[in-house]
Amino acid sequence: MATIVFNEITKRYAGTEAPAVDNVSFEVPEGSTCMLVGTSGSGKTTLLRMVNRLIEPTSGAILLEGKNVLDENPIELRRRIGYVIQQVGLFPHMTIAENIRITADIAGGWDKQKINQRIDELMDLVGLPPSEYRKRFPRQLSGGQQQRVGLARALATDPAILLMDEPFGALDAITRARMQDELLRIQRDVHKTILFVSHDIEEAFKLGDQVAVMSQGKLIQLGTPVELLARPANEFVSKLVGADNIVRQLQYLPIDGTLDNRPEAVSSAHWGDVPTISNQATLFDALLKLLETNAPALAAEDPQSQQRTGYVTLSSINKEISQLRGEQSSRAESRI
Ligand SMILES: Nc1ncnc2c1ncn2[C@@H]1O[C@H](COP(=O)(O)OP(=O)(O)OP(=O)(O)O)[C@@H](O)[C@H]1O
Repeated sequence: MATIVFNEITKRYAGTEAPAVDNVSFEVPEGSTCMLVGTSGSGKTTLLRMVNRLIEPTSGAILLEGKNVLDENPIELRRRIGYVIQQVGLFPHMTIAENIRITADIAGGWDKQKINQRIDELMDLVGLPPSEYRKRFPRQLSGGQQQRVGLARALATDPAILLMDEPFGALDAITRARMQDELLRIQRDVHKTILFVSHDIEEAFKLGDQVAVMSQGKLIQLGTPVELLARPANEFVSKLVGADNIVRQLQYLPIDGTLDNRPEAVSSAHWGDVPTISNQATLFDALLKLLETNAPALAAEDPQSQQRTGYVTLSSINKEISQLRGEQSSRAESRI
């Protein structure tokens, strides 16, 4: 059970008044990705680094597999937890294979043949074919490729938990998107429990099963991207996640809230003819398909059973967005 449990965790640095992390409690379920977002200095890195004991908490507990990390040997603990940061820190005089091997060697318990096989597997996994890249040196790789080696190295001992602190922050937008896709693909295969600090809300929404929003050391809201967009806890979260950004709402909100059973746009004679769309699609997918097909409505279908669950039309999408905006502005008014 590689669940990470934060239990009333607080960190006060010596000589500072306000705590860097202030009584934070939440869980990252096994095999899921939790993104930590928030303004600069809100305590994200401090929280992350308390998991592998690079920083010690002032009070509270962090439990892994039900055990308090403070009861474990920090070196052993770090061998079981992958850690990826922005500054990859590869050894310049070692080849890529040797750079990956060194982590596996440190962790111990692997024979030579197994380690060699593992290096090849990892290089394939992060999209660096071993035949081409095994013998190269870090200076012969691009920044994005070095970042991939950093990820391969963190995965070398097959840790159940990965801590990632802005690992793609220094990459250009295209390489960053590629690395994010790579991580999603890897995660579909290997199901690590991932805690990931990001400054990029698009990245947080793309990668996160859950997003934890922090401000001034406190956990302000924890939720799925859809929950944060549809029901931000306060103005700060709303601004941070861009809850009033219509494009983002369309991109992330699922169509299941908009379904109409008998849209006027479809005459009863044409019920069977309208194009179909998965009922797990987003409003944006539906909008595109409505525009592309020029159809008055789309029939939403369960992809497994192929049963129709309702219809989406331009007016049902509009109604959903207007309703959300109405809810958000009345929430904002009630706070004034
Ligand atoms: N070693 C330290 N000693 C004293 N204060 C520290 C130390 N490290 C961090 N802090 C303070 O703790 C607070 C939280 O810092 P932290 O690095 O965890 O925030 P963050 O959310 O990761 O920030 P950023 O997004 O800018 O990286 C900040 O106010 C910071 O100045």
